Amino acid sequence: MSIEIPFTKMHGLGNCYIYVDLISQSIDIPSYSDLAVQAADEHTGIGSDGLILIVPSNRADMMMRIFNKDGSEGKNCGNGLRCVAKYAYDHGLVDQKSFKIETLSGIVDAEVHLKNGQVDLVTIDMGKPILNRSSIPMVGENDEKVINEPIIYNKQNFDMTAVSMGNPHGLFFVDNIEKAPIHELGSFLADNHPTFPEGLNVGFIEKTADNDIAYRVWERGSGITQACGTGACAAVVASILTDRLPMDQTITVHLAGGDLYIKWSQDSQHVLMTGEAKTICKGIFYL
Ligand SMILES: N[C@H](CCC[C@H](N)C(=O)O)C(=O)O
Repeated sequence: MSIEIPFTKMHGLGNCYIYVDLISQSIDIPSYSDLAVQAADEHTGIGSDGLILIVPSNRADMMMRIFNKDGSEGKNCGNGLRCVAKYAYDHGLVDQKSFKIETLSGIVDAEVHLKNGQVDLVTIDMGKPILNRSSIPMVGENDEKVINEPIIYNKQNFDMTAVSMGNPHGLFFVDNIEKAPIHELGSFLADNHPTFPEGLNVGFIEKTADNDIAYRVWERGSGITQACGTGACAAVVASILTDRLPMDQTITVHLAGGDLYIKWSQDSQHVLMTGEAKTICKGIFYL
């Protein structure tokens, strides 16, 4: 007997997930990881970059749990947080435009911005980036920041800067984003490299103007996606750490699926991310 699972498919700049609301409904799902793999399959499932569950929290208005396409559980998801915020407002899970969402890496502040009464853009305060090596986590001697550290691939050195937004990101600066070695370095580093015990989201950055960067990503557990919200935040932090961008300025991050607006605040040290969140469709998934 199959289990009927009502879902909403949403995306943030093309980074799409299957959202299951476990606040408004109670469903006995044997394995969230297995559901993520089955639902994400574009041939035998719905097709997505993974699964996001909206579950009760006793520390915030709700909790977001995110599972990648391979069933691994992520600790944060920027595009997912914006979509959870839109879903929560649209479905009356909250009665304010500002509220709190718990993730496995902490609690964030969310604010939805309305246009003609509908959620248009969403701002998430992503908190402080985590920069010391052991907290990325990344294997190595010192527990300092990881800035322009050479990664050897195919006998070549690639300088990497590491930033955690609650999930691990390795960032590489390139002169031409369209020629970035995404497949080579992404598949080499993302899911089972000994230097990164929890895997790595692998991002590439090209500075395109004073307060603009282009960013592409190979995500841990999902491969190349159209956008990565935590990755875009990490890309702005890495660009500031390497003196390519200024703090306290709103940076436009051009991703394959569209633009995010991100600022790393000097005073609070928090990273603020603003961008779209869209509903694609609703349905019933038969597990
Ligand atoms: N693959 C990521 C989770 C999804 C992050 C990304 N989709 C975002 O919008 O931040 C990880 O395992 O850390």
